[in-house]
Amino acid sequence: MTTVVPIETAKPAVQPGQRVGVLLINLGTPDTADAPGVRVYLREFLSDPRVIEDQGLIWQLVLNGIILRRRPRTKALDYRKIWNDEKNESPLKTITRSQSDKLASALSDREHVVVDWAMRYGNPSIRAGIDALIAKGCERILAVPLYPQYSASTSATVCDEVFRVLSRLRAQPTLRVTPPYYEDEAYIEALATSIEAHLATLPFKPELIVASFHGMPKSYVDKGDPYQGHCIATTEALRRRLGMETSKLLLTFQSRFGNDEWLQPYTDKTMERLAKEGVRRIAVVTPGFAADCLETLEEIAQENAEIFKHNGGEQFAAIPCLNDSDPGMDVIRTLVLRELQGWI
Ligand SMILES: C=CC1=C(C)c2cc3[nH]c(cc4nc(cc5[nH]c(cc1n2)c(C)c5CCC(=O)O)C(CCC(=O)O)=C4C)c(C)c3C=C
Ligand SMILES: [Fe+2]
Ligand SMILES: [Fe+2]
Repeated sequence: MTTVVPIETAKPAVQPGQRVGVLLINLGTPDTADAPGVRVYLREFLSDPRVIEDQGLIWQLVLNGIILRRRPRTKALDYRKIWNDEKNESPLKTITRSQSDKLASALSDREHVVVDWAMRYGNPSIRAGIDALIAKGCERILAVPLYPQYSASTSATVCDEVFRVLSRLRAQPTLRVTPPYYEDEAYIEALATSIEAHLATLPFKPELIVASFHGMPKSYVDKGDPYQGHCIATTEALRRRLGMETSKLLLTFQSRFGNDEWLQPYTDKTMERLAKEGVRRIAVVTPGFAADCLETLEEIAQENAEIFKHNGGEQFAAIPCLNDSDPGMDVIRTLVLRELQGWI
């Protein structure tokens, strides 16, 4: 017969002196807004077989012969447009650090929990983050990939790197990883609250909202990546919560890279089409990004605004990501506390 231990007399999961580490992880970004900095970042990013699955000879020639020669210069100009000059870093770093600081404050009553942050590519690295948590005495680590929708090119590569780092260790910490949260109630509620709050500040009423997600090659989804399904589920949950019809909250995919077919409809083509069809006022939300970055601050708020207006659109609003806002921190805190159950 099984003996049931009453909760109040059960042995605490974490013994006195043991610590639990929480590592928030986002994609990564260049260290400097110049061509050399962007080249280092793109080389690491685009050499990852989770991002570019065919790393064969042809890709090596294209990467080294064309992309890493030309793209760093043009992209460095884009990074300069959004750079946080005060801290001399990319907004993705500033925001992720702040998310980590705010989570640490929210968990400060649990003295044995240590919170830190890392980037999959560039700095601070996952290796540095895990080493620092271990040095602080963490025998258990919760890795938190900051991607609401799972994809192999984002969430899985975070796990790959975490496991690679642990593979060097004889005494490994115990590991947990937070799951994707694409239709989590706290996440959908936070998105809805932040959209409503932002719309209330606008001097115009958008005729419709576009939910733009980062794209990926269609072939990755055809091979089984659940990413597109997760983006659809998020958008449908958001429509239900906001009481909006399909035609008033559109789903699109941005950031196409290379010549292959990516997930459709494309955000830029949709902007052009809508403006040409007579839509004059629009708002764009980017629910797949936990923090504002090049793809939201430059590609959406600047490039796509320009496309919309160039084709006859008049008013364009880019709704900020959840970032370190109160609703955004609610999502991260809820997710982390749920996955720490039994450990704290
Ligand atoms: C085949 C290439 C790419 C895939 C697949 C991909 C998936 C993917 N990316 C994000 C989130 C971000 N991507 C960002 C920048 C970025 N993405 C790619 C390529 C792929 N992304 C490139 C080459 C770049 C760099 C910029 C450029 O050269 O165009 C960023 C911004 C980082 C920053 O510094 O601000 C984010 C965030 C997701 C969620 C995703 C999954 C589908
Ligand atoms: Fe990307
Ligand atoms: Fe982009």
